[in-house]
Amino acid sequence: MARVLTLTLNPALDLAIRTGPLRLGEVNRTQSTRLDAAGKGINVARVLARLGHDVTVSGLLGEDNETAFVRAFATCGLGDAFIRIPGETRINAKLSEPDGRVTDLNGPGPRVPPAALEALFERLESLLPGLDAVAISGSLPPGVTPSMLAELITRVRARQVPVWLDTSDAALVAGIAARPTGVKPNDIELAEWAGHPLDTPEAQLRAALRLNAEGIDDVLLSLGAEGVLWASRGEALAATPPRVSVMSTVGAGDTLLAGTLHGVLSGWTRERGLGFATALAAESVRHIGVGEPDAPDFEQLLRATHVRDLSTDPHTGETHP
Ligand SMILES: Nc1ncnc2c1ncn2[C@@H]1O[C@H](COP(=O)(O)OP(=O)(O)OP(=O)(O)O)[C@@H](O)[C@H]1O
Ligand SMILES: O=P(O)(O)OC[C@@]1(O)O[C@H](CO)[C@@H](O)[C@@H]1O
Repeated sequence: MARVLTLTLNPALDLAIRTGPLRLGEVNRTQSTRLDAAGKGINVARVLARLGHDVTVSGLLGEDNETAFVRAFATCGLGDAFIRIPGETRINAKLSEPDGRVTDLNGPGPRVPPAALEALFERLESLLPGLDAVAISGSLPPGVTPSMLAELITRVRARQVPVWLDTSDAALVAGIAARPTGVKPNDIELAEWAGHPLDTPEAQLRAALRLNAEGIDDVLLSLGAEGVLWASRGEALAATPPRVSVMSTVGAGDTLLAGTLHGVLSGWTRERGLGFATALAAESVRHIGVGEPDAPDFEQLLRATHVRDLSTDPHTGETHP
């Protein structure tokens, strides 16, 4: 069991809505709705706790609607180190249609007062001793700049604690410049950093290896139903998930990151860890919420997940060390 801290600067109450095919501009009748305490780092924490790790969650939480979060932290056994800020945590709507299409409507989040950020930096310093890993996930709310995110990464690295980052846009660019241990972009997010589309496996591999060369040890590139590319210090693996029927992809990336971290923290080979994480992410898309390692058919999902080494795989058309 490892000690992990996840930081969610912009958590959310996820309103998951299942509908028939969406008719924009009309009245749509829903099949079900569900409201869950979420946000990327909290999702990562849920999975890691389920896998037996000692997990603390922190970040910035609106004090006016915290009840669902406090209850979820207690139910999942997560240590609550969130800094409270005035106002309400945002509500993000997630619309799932029968064909598996998911539409996310994500809010900006409440404005963060400077004093809350100072408190967060202080809280971080007190939490860092003894940690095995930190994951910083999600967007930045108003009042938190990309350079503040970079500073958080720098502080964690200064204590020799591995830090993984999953964010997008300017925050991803600034975060990468601060050299976290690992990053988990999807192909669109990595393309923004690269400055050009990454629409072939070769372009994706080149971009991931470039990040390795620039000092990011681990690049976990998620590619939706296509699977995952994991470039680690210049050596790349690719995983293909099993075919599953999709209900909601929300939280699949968080499940993938948590599963990968679980492998790293457990001292598994990278092949084993990536296979596990990919199978768990596939499990997650079959329902609303993060992946369930206790799913009765999880062994079958694992067996149907394929991991290959791209350094030796002739199909990539690449030769690299
Ligand atoms: N249809 C699918 N079938 C099987 N596995 C899937 C499917 N969609 C996603 N996955 C798995 O989940 C991982 C993460 O998905 P994706 O690339 O969509 O992440 P993301 O864009 O970070 O999503 P989010 O930010 O909503 O969590 C993929 O790399 C893949 O392993
Ligand atoms: O707006 P962000 O912070 O980029 O993403 C937030 C979010 O979409 O990410 C999670 C899924 O990964 C959801 O629980 C949450 O609503």
